[in-house]
Amino acid sequence: MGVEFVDLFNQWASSYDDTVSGNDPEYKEVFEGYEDMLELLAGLSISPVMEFGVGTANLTRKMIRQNKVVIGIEPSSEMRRIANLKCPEAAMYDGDFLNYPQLMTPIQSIVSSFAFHHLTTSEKIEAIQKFDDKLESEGQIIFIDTLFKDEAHKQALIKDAEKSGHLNLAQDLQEEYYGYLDELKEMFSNQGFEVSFKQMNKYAWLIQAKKGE
Ligand SMILES: C[S@@+](CC[C@H](N)C(=O)[O-])C[C@H]1O[C@@H](n2cnc3c(N)ncnc32)[C@H](O)[C@@H]1O
Repeated sequence: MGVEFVDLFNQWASSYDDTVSGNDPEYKEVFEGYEDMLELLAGLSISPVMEFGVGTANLTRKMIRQNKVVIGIEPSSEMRRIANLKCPEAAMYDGDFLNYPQLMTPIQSIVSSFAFHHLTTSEKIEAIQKFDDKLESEGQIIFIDTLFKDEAHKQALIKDAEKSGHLNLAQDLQEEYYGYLDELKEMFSNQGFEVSFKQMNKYAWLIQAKKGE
């Protein structure tokens, strides 16, 4: 469930860090300011943190350097292998947004970068319900991900990508489950979270959802 992209991530793992550092022209704008965005997210997180879709542990490492306890969840074995090499201090587990080991650690922050869009709408709703159960009172969900302001914005971004010859990106924007701002706002609000959004680059947004007392 929600892990249909894992084969792709196993293959992408060895060159993933090249892509996020801007070396892939198709995805340069998607990852524009990547390190700064992750640094901001890391700084907002409160320990102990649970991180989903850790990839090659770029965000994980930043939180560990801030002396935070991080429990990482990642479904791709190749991504996990690299993450363990780059960040042996974090506890990494096989799992995904919906299925993961139930640990006793009280979680203050649930974080994720560039991964929540792998879930369909109903899976996102289910994941948010589970996060609510998992988080301590006043805990926070803090995500960075591509999202669309609305349908017109989605179509404009797809057209833009096509015009630039970025056909893989255009296909991703069409086929992956990037959320719409209002839809995500409703999902978090319905679960009782106070949510805010901040645009970080042409594609990526910071999503902060705070649980009540
Ligand atoms: C674009 S990468 C982002 C990696 C890292 N968080 C970063 O910011 O560079 C997406 C990651 O999400 C993982 N992923 C895919 N489906 C997932 C799911 N259903 N639950 C959790 N993680 C998932 C992938 O294996 C991959 O490591």
